[in-house]
Amino acid sequence: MVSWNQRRTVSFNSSISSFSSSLILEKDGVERSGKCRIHATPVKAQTLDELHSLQKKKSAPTTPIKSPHVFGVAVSEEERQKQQLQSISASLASLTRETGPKVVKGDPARQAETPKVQQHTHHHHTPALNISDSGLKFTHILYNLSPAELYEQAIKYEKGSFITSSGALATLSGAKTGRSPRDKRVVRDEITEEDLWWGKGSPNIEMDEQTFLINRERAVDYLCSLEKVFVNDQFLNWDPNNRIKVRIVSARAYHSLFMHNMCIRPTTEELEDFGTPDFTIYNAGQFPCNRYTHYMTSSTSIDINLGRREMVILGTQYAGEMKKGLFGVMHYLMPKRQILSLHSGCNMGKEGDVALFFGLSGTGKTTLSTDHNRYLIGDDEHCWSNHGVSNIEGGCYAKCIDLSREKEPDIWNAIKFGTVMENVVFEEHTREVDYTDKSVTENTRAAYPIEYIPNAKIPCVGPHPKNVILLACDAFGVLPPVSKLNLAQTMYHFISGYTALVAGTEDGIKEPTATFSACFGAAFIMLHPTKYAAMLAEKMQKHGATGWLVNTGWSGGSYGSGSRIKLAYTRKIIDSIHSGALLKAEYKKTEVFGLEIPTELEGVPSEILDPVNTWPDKKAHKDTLLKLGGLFRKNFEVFTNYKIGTDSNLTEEILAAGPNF
Ligand SMILES: Nc1ncnc2c1ncn2[C@@H]1O[C@H](COP(=O)(O)OP(=O)(O)OP(=O)(O)O)[C@@H](O)[C@H]1O
Ligand SMILES: O=C([O-])CC(=O)C(=O)O
Ligand SMILES: [Ca+2]
Ligand SMILES: [Mn+2]
Repeated sequence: MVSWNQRRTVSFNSSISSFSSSLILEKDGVERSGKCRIHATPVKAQTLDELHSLQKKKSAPTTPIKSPHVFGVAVSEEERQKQQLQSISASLASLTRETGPKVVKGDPARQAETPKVQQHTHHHHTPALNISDSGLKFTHILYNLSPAELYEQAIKYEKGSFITSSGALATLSGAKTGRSPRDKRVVRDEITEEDLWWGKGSPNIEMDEQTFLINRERAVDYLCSLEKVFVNDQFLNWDPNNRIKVRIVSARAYHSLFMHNMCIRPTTEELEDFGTPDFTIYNAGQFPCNRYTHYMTSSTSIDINLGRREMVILGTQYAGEMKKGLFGVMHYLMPKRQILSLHSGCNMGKEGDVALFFGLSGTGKTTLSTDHNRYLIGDDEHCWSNHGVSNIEGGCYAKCIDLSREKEPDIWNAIKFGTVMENVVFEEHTREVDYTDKSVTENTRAAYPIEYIPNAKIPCVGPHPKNVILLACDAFGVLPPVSKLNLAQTMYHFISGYTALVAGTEDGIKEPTATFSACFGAAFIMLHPTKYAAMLAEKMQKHGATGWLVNTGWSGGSYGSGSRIKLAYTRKIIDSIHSGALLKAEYKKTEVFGLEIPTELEGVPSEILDPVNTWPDKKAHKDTLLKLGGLFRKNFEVFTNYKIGTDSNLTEEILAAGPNF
């Protein structure tokens, strides 16, 4: 008969059979290996508290800390910590009380009592008898926490946070599962009055400085009323000469981890020298704005003040607001330095050939720039300077509705520990994500650091682009799968910024609606679209880049009768653009849009290259084509009075590059 002890020995042994010498536990608790006898060393702790204190060791930086210098004088570590807290306190200062909160680093749950440290208050002047309860409390700062620490915070304190079977952190963004462009406000002052695009068609809905300060105070008071806030100090833009320091103050671990993934992560050394941020976000998203406040039309407000270099978020927890809010800021700051900011993906071939992928939400920037055969520079936001391209961000934000391992393996594999998953549905017990489930929203997302993509190009910079690919998801099904564009056509389609998705499938809406969004990102641009267009034209001309229009949408009919072009075909099309093969193809011109389309392309059935072939009903095709042409024409009317750059010939050519019928 096999005794209990023997049986246990057997199973224990087999589970570690890969070890060279197996350990055998015997009744006396002494471990005996095959070769020698080891007596178990008693644990170096007298109490359980002591034992737990052994578990964590103080983390050491990877390279020795240099002692920071202020005006040439070495600063002690203690002094540096103090300066950092002072800077954070200043960020969180109430502008009416003119003092910052008392801040202290660390998780309040781990501190037994209120610290007796000196006050890190930030004084503009000594307030006269300005005592308030908020002045008596400490706000704990969770500063640049690691993903592991943020997971713990999220799971412990934020309802709706779970670890999925692949190790990602599943979260809920609350009532808002997408951006709220109608609730965006931009402060209109003497400077922005002149510089920015205002009025009809502009995404910049004005607010005045005073109202901004009211919302700022509301956000700051909310944040300071909390026991703890998260502070991220990070960078934007991989171009070292044009790097921007950003600080994000938020109330949720979800927001902190999202920005940790999406912005560029500083090294320990870079963090020591961080100093004062160039731009600060106050994310008080759980707290609404006050609808009695001037300019407010809902309980959500996303306010940008370029003069103060601040952004306030009230009444939405959708994390994309932070990412795209900062993108707006870059759309202002970069063109001032003659650098073009782009809502595009970007990748590079083994030979150094760079491609840009423009397109509105859901057209394929992330999907197509994530290409196993090429280096990923970035999936969504870039700069094009005189030195080439650079990614603004440090992470990717992929749509994950209907994500499949087979079609998008690199994105699938990036969804692991550290990745934030928004609004996905998972199986209760196994925590297996069901990517097809739209119960919370269709806009399910994964945010992961760019290095989670195996062939990411770090640092995320590259030479001047060779190909500029404009993506449109045409649910009307009349745009060809690929067309070669001349410069004027490229500019025409860039300014138009067309896509047509099918909105609200549940509502039974079968008719696609055309969306035109200038520069493929009208929601984020700050200047008039023609300013960006002129810069793009100048750069494409100078560097000899070729423009392409790729329809990632419908074929064989509009939404309802046709179907979406197979991703495998789109990938073949993109491959032939990258390889240069498509440039050498034979072309013919289409009706109405006057697009040059190839007659043959390796790996793609020739008949689908001209949409008319795929439509069973030729009259329906013609009607739809004319309908879309009309929509393009109507949309472009507002641009006909503008000059693009200094070249008046180009302006004429662009106007003539639209549909002709
Ligand atoms: N032929 C196709 N080409 C590209 N994408 C396709 C195609 N067919 C289906 N898709 C799907 O369309 C979606 C494209 O979304 P993607 O995340 O690339 O959008 P995006 O342009 O990056 O938008 P955003 O700016 O909102 O992040 C993916 O879910 C992808 O699987
Ligand atoms: O910002 C977002 O929510 C997602 C995105 O990338 C876009 O819409 O362009
Ligand atoms: Ca994307
Ligand atoms: Mn985007």
